Amino acid sequence: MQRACAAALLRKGITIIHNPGHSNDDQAAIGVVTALGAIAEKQADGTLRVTSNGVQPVKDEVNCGESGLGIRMFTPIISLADRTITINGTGSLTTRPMDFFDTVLPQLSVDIQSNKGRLPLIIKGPLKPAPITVDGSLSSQFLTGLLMSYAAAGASDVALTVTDLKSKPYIDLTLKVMEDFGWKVENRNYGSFYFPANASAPKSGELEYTVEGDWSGAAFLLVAGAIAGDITVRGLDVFSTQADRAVLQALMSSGAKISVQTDKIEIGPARLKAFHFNATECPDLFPPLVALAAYCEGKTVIEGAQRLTHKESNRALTLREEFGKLGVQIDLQDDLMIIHGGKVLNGATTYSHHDHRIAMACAVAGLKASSAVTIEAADAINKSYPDFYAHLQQLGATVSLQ
Ligand SMILES: O=C(O)C1=C[C@@H](OP(=O)(O)O)[C@@H](O)[C@H](O)C1
Ligand SMILES: C=C(OP(=O)(O)O)C(=O)O
Repeated sequence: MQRACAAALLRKGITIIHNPGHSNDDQAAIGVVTALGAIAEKQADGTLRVTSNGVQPVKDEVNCGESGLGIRMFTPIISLADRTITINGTGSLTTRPMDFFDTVLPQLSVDIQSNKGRLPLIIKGPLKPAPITVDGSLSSQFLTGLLMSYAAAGASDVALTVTDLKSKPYIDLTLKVMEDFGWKVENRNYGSFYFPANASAPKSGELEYTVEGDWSGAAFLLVAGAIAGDITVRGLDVFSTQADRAVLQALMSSGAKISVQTDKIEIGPARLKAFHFNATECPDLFPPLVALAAYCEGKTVIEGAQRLTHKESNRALTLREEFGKLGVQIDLQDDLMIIHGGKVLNGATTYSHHDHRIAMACAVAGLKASSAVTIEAADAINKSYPDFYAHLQQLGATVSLQ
């Protein structure tokens, strides 16, 4: 949804976005494109109609809410404008690292002033695409922004080189959205991205785009099904490029009873056993998979724990702390997270640390705990999945919101 908003801003014309999200991150993206000159109107049929003539800011300050993707994708896009703009955010975003931009944007003719690598950022473009090398090891989100801004700036016969890229499927998703909107970029084995000479700009006029169902949110429902099902989840594209589709592999390795069809996934409990999974490329799966592993007999090992340090919370530590309250031992050894599963979970009062995925993981873990699980700062879910508790209730869970 956030990528679709950015692409609809960059493309000149009208874009009708079907199945638009309404989470806080989605609303922040709509706010950003509006500040950058697009008109975004919710239609009676539920679609979002975006009318844009490219990046033409109508404000001097843009707020990305709490979205890491939002700020890292939109900063290079905002840099396309020939105007000084302050970029800000809220909550955990104010402490997440943005120093990538301090080193990269000046190489693209953009002036930047940051608060020692944190927000706010004050930038002045216009960005000029150049054949530079960037570090992809902290986050793929910066590259998503550069790819979109290079394309919109008409990059021609230029390669953007990336070292040690992580979260690669998120770049596949970016390239897929760009292709759907009419921009061509050649992915050279995730080491460089080539913008061909004389590539045609996207066609103007009206374009219809449908936002896929979100595998990252759905992963919690699927795990809920494996722990306490049987349930059916619809609305997911089983051929999606989304990183978190990989939750299916982990569920299968755990022995969950699962049937994957093109229009629905049916999932229910079975004897769950510990599994091994590498989440380096899909770090958002850690929280739901920890909830799953808590119910799996034996020691589950998940690789990629170091990817979690700079998320909405330091997620390896927050998972260990909050699942500890439920009686689940988690060990952290370098890049490995080891979850000792299979014992009955006890009820307890947990704390989301204002991290949406920690709140959802605790809620799912509570489904078969010996007594109620309370989640403090439970409204964190609004960042990505405001209907999450309603969906759990719809599936039969008792959820009371205070
Ligand atoms: O591009 C995206 O939409 C995202 C990329 C991932 O971040 P990193 O690339 O920082 O791992 C993911 O964890 C984040 O929730 C969303
Ligand atoms: C949506 C998420 O993150 P970000 O703020 O990095 O976009 C997430 O980590 O689940």
